[in-house]
Amino acid sequence: MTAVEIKDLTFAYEKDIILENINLTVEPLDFLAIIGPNGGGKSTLLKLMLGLLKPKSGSICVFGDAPSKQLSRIGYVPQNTNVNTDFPIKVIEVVLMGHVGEKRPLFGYGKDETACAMGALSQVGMQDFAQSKIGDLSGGQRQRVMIARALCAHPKILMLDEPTSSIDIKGQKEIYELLRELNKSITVIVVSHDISVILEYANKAAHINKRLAYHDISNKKETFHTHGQEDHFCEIELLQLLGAESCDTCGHESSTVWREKK
Ligand SMILES: Nc1ncnc2c1ncn2[C@@H]1O[C@H](COP(=O)(O)OP(=O)(O)OP(=O)(O)O)[C@@H](O)[C@H]1O
Repeated sequence: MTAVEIKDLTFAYEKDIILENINLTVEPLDFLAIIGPNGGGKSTLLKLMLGLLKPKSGSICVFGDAPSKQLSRIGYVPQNTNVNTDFPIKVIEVVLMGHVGEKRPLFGYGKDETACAMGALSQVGMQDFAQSKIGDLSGGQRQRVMIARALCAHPKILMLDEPTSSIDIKGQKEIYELLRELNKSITVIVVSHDISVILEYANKAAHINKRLAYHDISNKKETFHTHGQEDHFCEIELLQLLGAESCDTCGHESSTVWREKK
């Protein structure tokens, strides 16, 4: 069964059409990158997949059902997760919040939930920080904790909105390596501005700017290449697909070296 199936979807907040005639299929264990310009509708599409917004027309199914009926199978890491870093809350407590609707925090969490939260922290390599204050962590570590929180409910799909914004380059790579690892058992959908990084990890890319241009990029050797010694990533094929003539940043002065598929 397909993980996400979107057919002829159109969406408007008020009168302005934000997404038009979107068709998209996400198979289990795909790693889909949703890219595109500011205001193009990326976050809106994610919210539609989460059932937080309803299409104006067309349909959207998650594992063959309405998104709102499949929430337990979706892990969501929102954009700029708003954790008050001054608030003295521990990492384990943040992760436990991922047990939505299972037990009211007022009555505390049971052993099972705590064990599950610790398991999720191990999955993201943060088990040693369980008792640390969330405010004492780096941006990258904090994002790992947010991913652990989303993993608490054992989702089949993990959706992340700009997971590496405001994280340094090393931290960004670590997050994507983590997502690559998680992708062995979970479908991953990531909204990102960072084309060059995300395309290294994704097997599908959807470029959203009101309309959707979809690309299967699973064969990276044939899809993307680098130039010269500096391993500069060239997005020329993507630019061509989107209607641009050439890659401004690299020109064609240096020899082309195909990037091996990882
Ligand atoms: N709640 C809302 N009410 C009305 N308009 C909205 C609302 N949320 C977003 N929009 C508008 O919808 C359009 C798409 O926004 P969206 O956040 O989906 O884009 P995006 O591609 O995720 O942008 P960014 O990369 O800047 O996060 C924008 O023009 C935005 O102003």
